[in-house]
Amino acid sequence: MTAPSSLYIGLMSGTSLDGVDGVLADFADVAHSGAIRTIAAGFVPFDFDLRADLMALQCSGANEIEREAIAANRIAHVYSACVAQLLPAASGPVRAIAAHGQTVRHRPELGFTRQTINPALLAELTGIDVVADFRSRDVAAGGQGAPLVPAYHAAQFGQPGQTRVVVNIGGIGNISVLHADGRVTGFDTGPGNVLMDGWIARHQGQQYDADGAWAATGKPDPALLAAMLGEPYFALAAPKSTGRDLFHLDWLDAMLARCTALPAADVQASLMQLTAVSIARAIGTEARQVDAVYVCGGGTYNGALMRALQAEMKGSAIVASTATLGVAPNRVEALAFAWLAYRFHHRQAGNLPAVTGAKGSRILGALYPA
Ligand SMILES: Nc1ncnc2c1ncn2[C@@H]1O[C@H](COP(=O)(O)OP(=O)(O)OP(=O)(O)O)[C@@H](O)[C@H]1O
Ligand SMILES: CC(=O)N[C@H]1[C@@H]2OC[C@@H](O2)[C@@H](O)[C@@H]1O[C@H](C)C(=O)O
Repeated sequence: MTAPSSLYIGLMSGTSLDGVDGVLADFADVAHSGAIRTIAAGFVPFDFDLRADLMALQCSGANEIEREAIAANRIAHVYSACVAQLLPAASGPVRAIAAHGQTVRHRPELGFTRQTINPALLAELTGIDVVADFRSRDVAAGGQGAPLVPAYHAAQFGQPGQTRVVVNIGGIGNISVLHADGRVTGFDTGPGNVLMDGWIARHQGQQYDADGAWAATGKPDPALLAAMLGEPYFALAAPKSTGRDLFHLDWLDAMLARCTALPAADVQASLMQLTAVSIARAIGTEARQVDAVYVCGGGTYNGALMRALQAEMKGSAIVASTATLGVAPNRVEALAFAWLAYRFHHRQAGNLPAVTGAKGSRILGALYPA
């Protein structure tokens, strides 16, 4: 009998709602050396209509069940297009596709989190096993269901004797603190790019602030920054996770209403500062001494934000991208879900109870056979 394939595809569409990132990776050596070989990477953007429909599904509205089901089918088609980008690089059959889906609601306090996708349709379209719904089991065990990437960060980027922090700056920010003694802690820090994206879309019709160029023309406003940092989420003890459910433009508008009118560029600069300060403070609550901070996610490509974060770390730790450790910043999350699908097949736990607050370690995901 031939051994099962060690090739996995990981697909992740995050809170930025920009599209789906995909990787094809080989896990043949992971059990021996921990090494995961990335073979190919892809990206398929969401079209304007799908993005608008997904944005609308972030809050309650009429006929939600039908709208969500239709969006789930459309996402399966976008995911399938991303698989098609990756398959030409595969040397053999792919064992499984890890399909995260699109978070449209995250309410662990109510016992659910919803990642929209139709995994059955994706299995039908690709003829490949699909592993999906990675978060529900952790929530069922009393956890937040997020963040899940700290376990992967620890496996890939941990270095005994060093305290390393991995920061993902996507729509939402999250940290994984890989302590020198082997402990792993982590949580969502709050907004990453989501508010900056929303503000520039409103004022300049752009999807994001390339390199933070617009933010760099403004000045952070101390009163607005203080009002935003007063948001109770920032003071909550971990385990904690958040999303667009809390951090959206209505939240920002409520903060602005408490301040004197500001130039739009100063608001953008304040939002960038909020991301940098909230991440640096979060790191400070977890570790007194940090050797290095490695950043991944789209925020890594925002030079002004990276400089602001380095300044907030007060020079106590170098801030570099995960590319320094061999993984491109825009591939980390998709790889993490491919890794979770690998763990699913090997009946290994995917969550870290110390991070999510679950009652125990759990195997994450559900299988939709080809
Ligand atoms: N060149 C760039 N300059 C500034 N910002 C950028 C650049 N490239 C990407 N970004 C930011 O990164 C975001 C996308 O990041 P990413 O794909 O990591 O988010 P996500 O995976 O959707 O979110 P999450 O990790 O919260 O689920 C964009 O919306 C944008 O704000
Ligand atoms: C519910 C949900 O989709 N959460 C995402 C989101 O995007 C970033 C942050 O908030 C993180 O908690 C999580 O994603 C990553 C991949 C995680 O689970 O680790």
